Amino acid sequence: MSDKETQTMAESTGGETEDPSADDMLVQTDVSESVEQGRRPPAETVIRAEDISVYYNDVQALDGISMEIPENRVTAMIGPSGCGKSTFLRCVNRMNDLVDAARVEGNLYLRGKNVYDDDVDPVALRRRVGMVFQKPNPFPKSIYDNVAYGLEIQNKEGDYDAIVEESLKRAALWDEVKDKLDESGLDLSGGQQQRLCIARAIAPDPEVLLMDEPASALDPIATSKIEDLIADLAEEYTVVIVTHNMQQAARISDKTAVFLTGGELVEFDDTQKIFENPASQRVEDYITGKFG
Ligand SMILES: Nc1ncnc2c1ncn2[C@@H]1O[C@H](COP(=O)(O)OP(=O)(O)OP(=O)(O)O)[C@@H](O)[C@H]1O
Repeated sequence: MSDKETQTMAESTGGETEDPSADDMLVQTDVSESVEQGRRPPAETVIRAEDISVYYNDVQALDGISMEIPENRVTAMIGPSGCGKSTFLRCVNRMNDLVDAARVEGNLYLRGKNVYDDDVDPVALRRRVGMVFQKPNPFPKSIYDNVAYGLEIQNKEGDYDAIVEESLKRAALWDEVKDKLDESGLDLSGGQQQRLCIARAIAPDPEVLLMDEPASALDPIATSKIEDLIADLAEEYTVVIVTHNMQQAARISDKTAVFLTGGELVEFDDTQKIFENPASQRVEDYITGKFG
């Protein structure tokens, strides 16, 4: 995908805010459903952020973020509106390069290679780091072409029919669309469109999947399908998800990063630990709804 198209997709994300307090009351009850925490052996680090700061002109959005994101796990980024969650996500695939006002300091390693090194091609990087946005944004093309698109522009070789089928299966959409692959992706429901966008993102077989509030525009049933899907996707990919919804973070993530105002990463730990026994009083206050 060209930078311009990537930017257009980025711009379609909108800026919805939600009342986090509504989620807070249920966080404590839902954390017990969290996925397999602590039961699997430690995972390799895929992404390592080292003292990442981001400024938009003179305004600092992230303040010295360091963290290690494990392979084949779901890592959630939570925190109040404007604390820099999306900005961090956009550091991983250098989408902030597309924002004139943005300046990134620090290092961010993908499998040991600093993605901000001069010899890294951001377009090639984005092949390895797929992204799904808040608002489903299928192209005005057929279902098949939406999924095949990422392969075509990357000149990927292979059996497109098989890759499209496999991607739609992995995105849990195949059964619903297999008989209408030539119909427009825009005619699908919102939840189906988002799964189509997930299929499109995974078709080129990225290593990392970034998801910026992928379910916030969807109804509860569609949201639940996406949540189930995210857990499955983590078997193949390293998933990093921004969410306003603390229950969702508690349900689907292995690791949680809590950002607070000023672009500070206050705590990063196993999700269960964050929700049941956070080390920081500020994190406890946030997740119990004392502020947000
Ligand atoms: N393109 C931009 N130009 C200028 N400032 C920006 C830009 N994008 C984000 N910011 C600012 O950077 C800060 C962090 O924004 P960011 O979108 O990363 O936060 P967030 O935690 O993801 O917020 P939300 O939960 O509301 O999506 C905010 O103060 C925001 O206004």
